[in-house]
This record gives sequence, C-alpha cells and structure tokens, in this order.
Amino acid sequence: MVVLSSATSMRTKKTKAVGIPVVDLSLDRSTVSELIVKACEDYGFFKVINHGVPSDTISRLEDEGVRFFDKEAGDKQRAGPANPFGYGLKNIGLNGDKGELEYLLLHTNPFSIAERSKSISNNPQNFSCAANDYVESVRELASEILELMAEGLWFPDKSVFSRLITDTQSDSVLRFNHYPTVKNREPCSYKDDDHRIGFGEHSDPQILTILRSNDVAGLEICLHDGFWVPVPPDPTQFYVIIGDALQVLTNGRFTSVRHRALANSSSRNSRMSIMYFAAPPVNATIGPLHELVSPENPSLYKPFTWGDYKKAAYSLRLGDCRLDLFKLHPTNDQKFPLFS
Ligand SMILES: C=C1C[C@]23C[C@@]1(O)CC[C@H]2[C@@]12CC[C@H](O)[C@@](C)(C(=O)O1)[C@H]2[C@@H]3C(=O)O
Ligand SMILES: O=C(O)CCC(=O)C(=O)O
Ligand SMILES: [Fe+2]
Repeated sequence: MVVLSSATSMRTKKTKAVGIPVVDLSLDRSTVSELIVKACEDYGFFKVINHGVPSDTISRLEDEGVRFFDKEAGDKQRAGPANPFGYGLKNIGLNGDKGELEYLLLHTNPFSIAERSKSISNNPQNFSCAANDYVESVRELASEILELMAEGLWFPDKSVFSRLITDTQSDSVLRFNHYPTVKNREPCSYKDDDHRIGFGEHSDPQILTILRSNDVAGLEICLHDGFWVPVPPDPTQFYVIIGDALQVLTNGRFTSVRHRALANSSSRNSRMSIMYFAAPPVNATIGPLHELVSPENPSLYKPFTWGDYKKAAYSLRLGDCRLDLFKLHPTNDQKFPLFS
C-alpha cells in the first residue's frame, strides 16, 4: 500500500506522483518484513499503521508539548539553552545552524527526564510520566520494526539490531519541534532558494527515528533521484526514518534518508512533531554486519563507536554528510578528509 504525494526537484521544480510506502504491522510477519526491507532499500522511509502505541499515550505527550510551547517566552527559556539538551529557539546544534522553530531535546534516561521536567512543566510528575510512557511504547515499536528488518534480511539472530536500542545504556533521544506560523513577508532566519526552512536538510545520525506530528504539513523527504517529496501529516500514525548508523550496520543496503521540515507559512495552525531517535549505547561498536559483507560487497565503512559518531556529528553542520568521514573507499568528490 502507498500514500500518493507529489515530488518537486530542487533544480527543475518538476513534480511527479510518488507513493510513500505504508506498512501495516497487523499483516503476517513474512509479508511485513519483506515490505519493510523494500521500503528501507528504496526510500529509507515508511509509514507504519496498526502500530500498537495506545492513542492515550500519544495524546498525553502531545498535550504536554502543547502546554509547554504555549508558555510565555521567559518561562520556556527556563528549560534552555539547548546544549544540546533543553529548550532551543531557532538555533540548531552547536555550529550556527538556524531554522524557523523552537524545540525541546531530552535524553530518554528516566532520571534525566525527571530532572529536566522540573524546568519544563508546572506539574513535573505528569510530564515525566507522559514522556516515560511514550518512550517505552515507541521503543517497543522501534524494537519490533528492527526485528522485522533482521528477519527480512534473513539474519539468524533477529535481535541483532534491536538489542542495540533496548540496552539500558541506550543513548536514545526524544525531541519536540514546534514550528510557529510565519507569514511569507516576515523576515526569516534561514532560507534556501525559495524555501523558508523550519529544520534544514539532513540525515539522522541514529539507528532509526519514529516520527509523529499533528495534522499540519511540513516534512519532506529526498528521493535517491534528488526529488523532494512532501509527507502527508497523519497524527494517528508514525513515520520511520532510517538513520546513518543503520546504513553502516547494513553496509549501505539501507540508506539513511535526507529530510527537512519547511517553515509553516500556509497553515493557520502551528506544526508540532515529536521524534524518538533510537540510538545504541555510547560505547557500542557500529560497523557493517559480516552477513552483509562479501568479496562482491566489500565493507564500505570502518567500524566506530556511537560515541565517536556523535562527536563527529556535533563537530559538523546539520546538512553535512558525516558518514563520509568513516568511508573505507573514499571518492575524490568527498567533502571531508578521513580520520587517520
Ligand atoms: C547541527 C546539528 C544538530 C544535530 C547535531 C548536529 O551537529 C548535526 C546532527 C543534528 C541532529 C539531527 C537529528 C536529531 O534532530 C539530532 C538531535 C541529532 O541527534 O542529530 C540533531 C542534533 C541536535 O539538534 O542537537
Ligand atoms: O520536525 C520534523 O518533522 C522533522 C525534524 C527532524 O528531522 C529532526 O528533528 O531531526
Ligand atoms: Fe531528522
């Protein structure tokens, strides 16, 4: 099943009908695992339906997010500045990237959530509880999807990916992005050609991302041929984004999709998205799995720890191709020198 959308090339501005894959998790396991592998190879992105996350778990966290972003600027600033965790306004990361948004970035460790919630909410216990329940539910969903991927790739060990994110030391992150409505004539912090950018083009560094938004559009993904495809918002379902670490683990068989969020200029309502970035522990080694390496498919990346990769990500700009730093067979057009 696919949802139809239209794609625009940055250069030609041509559009074409494009189907974003939809995976129904209630179908039989072997069909689901095949569909997921195909979506990961072709798009690095898909939508899941019948995902099993309770609607009440979603709405409780959504309400907490709305309550926070509705606060006075000064109150929100008590939870900032984002360094990288906390409340951020227009500044993304530590190297000068900007976008038309405000956000909250939290580590998913329950102690860290409990500490942060004191500056986020007037009822910190409610916030912590909603965030922990949500994290637990989407972690289960992410773990199920990773097991289905391993099955679809015919790996004997079906938890080869999932155990990286279910580890108690997992470095996973929860993010709320809020894109206020900007009128087209208002000055804009970040503009790329004709686009007012909410969150600029990038790939996610982690293993995978589970994204959900309210019913306001803005997210776009980039296809292998360079066309940008708007993703129709669907508040009841989740989108899955393949991250760089999964690209490496699968030796390039799955590709991390580049995506962006356009600033919210056409809608009367503001857009809010919530992302769970599923990551391994900081000291976990990420490298191509031996099942996907052969003389015909030599290893494309040198192994690194998740900690090394995060360090590289935070030393670069949002749109940089940080995976190039870890390629084993660099080409001349690469942007960065390799680490020695
Ligand atoms: C500019 C940056 C923001 C980011 C860290 C980075 O240096 C490059 C990767 C960015 C990203 C994209 C996905 C997630 O939103 C994020 C939390 C992550 O892990 O990597 C952000 C980082 C951030 O906003 O701190
Ligand atoms: O807000 C969105 O829809 C996407 C944001 C995103 O890609 C990110 O925070 O990494
Ligand atoms: Fe992202």
